[in-house]
Amino acid sequence: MPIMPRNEEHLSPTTEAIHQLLKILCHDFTTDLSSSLATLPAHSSLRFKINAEICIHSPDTQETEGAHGPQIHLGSIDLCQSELQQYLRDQSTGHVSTTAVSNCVDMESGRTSIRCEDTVSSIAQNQPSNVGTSPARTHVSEDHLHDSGSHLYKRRKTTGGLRVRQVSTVERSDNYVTPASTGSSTARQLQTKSREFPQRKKKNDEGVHHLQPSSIEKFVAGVWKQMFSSVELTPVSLDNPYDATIVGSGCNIEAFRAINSLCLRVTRMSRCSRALETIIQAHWVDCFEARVKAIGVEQPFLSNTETKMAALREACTVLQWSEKELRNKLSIWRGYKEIKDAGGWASLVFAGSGIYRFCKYRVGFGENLATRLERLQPSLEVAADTIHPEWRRLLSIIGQESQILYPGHPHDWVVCDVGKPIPLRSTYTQWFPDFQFTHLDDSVLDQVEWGTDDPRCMSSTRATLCNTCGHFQSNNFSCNECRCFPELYGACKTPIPIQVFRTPLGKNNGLIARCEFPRGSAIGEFIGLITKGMDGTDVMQSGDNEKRYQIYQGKLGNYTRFINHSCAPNSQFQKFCWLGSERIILVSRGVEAGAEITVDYSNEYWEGLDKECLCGESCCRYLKKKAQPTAVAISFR
Ligand SMILES: C[S@@+](CC[C@H](N)C(=O)[O-])C[C@H]1O[C@@H](n2cnc3c(N)ncnc32)[C@H](O)[C@@H]1O
Repeated sequence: MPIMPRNEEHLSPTTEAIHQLLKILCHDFTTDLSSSLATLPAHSSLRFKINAEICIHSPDTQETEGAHGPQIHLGSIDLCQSELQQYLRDQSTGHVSTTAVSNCVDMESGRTSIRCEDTVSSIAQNQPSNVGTSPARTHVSEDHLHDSGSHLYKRRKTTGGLRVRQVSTVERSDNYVTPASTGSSTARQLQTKSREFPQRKKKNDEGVHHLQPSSIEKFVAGVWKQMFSSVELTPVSLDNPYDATIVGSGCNIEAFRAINSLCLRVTRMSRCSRALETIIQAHWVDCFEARVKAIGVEQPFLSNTETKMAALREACTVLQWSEKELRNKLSIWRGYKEIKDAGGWASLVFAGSGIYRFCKYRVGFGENLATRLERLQPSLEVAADTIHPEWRRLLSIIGQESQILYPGHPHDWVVCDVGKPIPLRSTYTQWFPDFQFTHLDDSVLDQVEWGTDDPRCMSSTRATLCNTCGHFQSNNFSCNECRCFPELYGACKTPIPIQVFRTPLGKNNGLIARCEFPRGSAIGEFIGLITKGMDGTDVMQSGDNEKRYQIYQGKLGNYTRFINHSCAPNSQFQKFCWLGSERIILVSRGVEAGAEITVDYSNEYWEGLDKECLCGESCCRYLKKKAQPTAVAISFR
């Protein structure tokens, strides 16, 4: 919103102060910038940061001096384009290149712009910056900087935690790290895009008809969702009852915390009871059918219907329901049993609350459901055993407790479309007989190469303002205001819904999405050994000209190690800064549940690989290479 008052004569003191502040911000500092830049050598990653500082004003002088207060980061401009740098240098020497001007104006959506983060607009509106909302940025375009009388502040529309920039091919090639620029020619290097986040899809649904997921899809999605949630299946008691007296007249923070923790306990309790209820009811159907058979043997003169009615009557005397009521319930409980028979107990334990409606209306029930669940059963058990090892204990209530089949880490098992899951290590022993993979939650520093100097640290201080949204970052999620990638940083974490799977096309293992990853959401951080100087092996190359580093994942890291290439990928690697440390994030471009997650490894990677691409896309760029007997040639140190 424009906030420069037009009529300067009737300004309130507050508005006048704001007006002064804006005038300072409108100052044309291109001359200062140009001459400063002229003293520096050309560099591919220069950035002009605009900070403001609150100083303690001495009453004796007009100038500020003495103690310095906190700094506010107002924004920054990328000077990484060589044309822009040249243009500014030319300015300081009085030489103006018209091509450079047009280039630099064209670079970002038609304009090169300076970002003034929320801080500015918040000060201007005399209100605190948005906490907990999506970041909004005010952009001041370069041509407006030369025109201090114009309305300067245009708020860009934001669609979520991330804002995508249109990046020109010139900028993109600067951000890409090529083997030549790193001095290494043989390492096969994965690439990141440094600031080009995939934009969340705009919703424009008017008049558009979408196919809705079928009830089977919804049911299966609900099971996976619960599986990868923080659901607790050990019965919770309410020993520590809620102290209603602390609420007082209003809901202060303590009272609010108390009701939140009560709510959490009750929700956990009810989820656990819901799981128990469905498994007991499915088991009841098994027992009922066995009882019908037994009555048939005891009283062979009864018809089938009569034996069933006899068993129902026996049940009703204990349950204290009418026969009609029990028959109605029985039809739903039969649904639970069918799901259990096809998908195993895990599919029932982790079914969401939608299971009741699904079994009541039975839309999509039948062979399709049974085939689908039978194929999913082993994958569901891998997730249940590794993420919720306590789940099988629930079955002891109905005498069905069993041993954990898939112990260990969720990614120690490779799930298959047909057949049982196989141990991860066995999928590599043909190349590496003693293969072991160490699962890491955080990258580890190769101290032989780096000592204690983590090359990912972008400054000596742990910067706490997000480079992307400008909001405050903290590992303590009650203080964190940065809403970029909450799946990974500064929020409650739940397991990421992916599994390592056996690819059908000969690429060995790959990553399968168990739930949808909307465009722009994080799938994971690229975790591994932070090292340097590795050759002839797969590494992620990162850092800048001053500090190049590699992330090696061959035998240690996380699931991003298993992501395959596609010439039409559904995700990409992206740089992001968390608490002053550079991270590489796998960001979704829109991944559907059940799809293989893929990235584009880049030309640089494929140049170092004597192999044919098996992505199977019609636009495949690496098909013509010499085919190998097997697609897997992963080399490790
Ligand atoms: C980082 S690993 C990915 C996981 C790998 N599939 C595995 O089972 O360990 C990279 C290797 O996977 C294989 N790969 C990945 N994408 C491929 C593709 N589109 N076509 C053929 N092989 C591929 C290649 O052998 C490549 O060197």
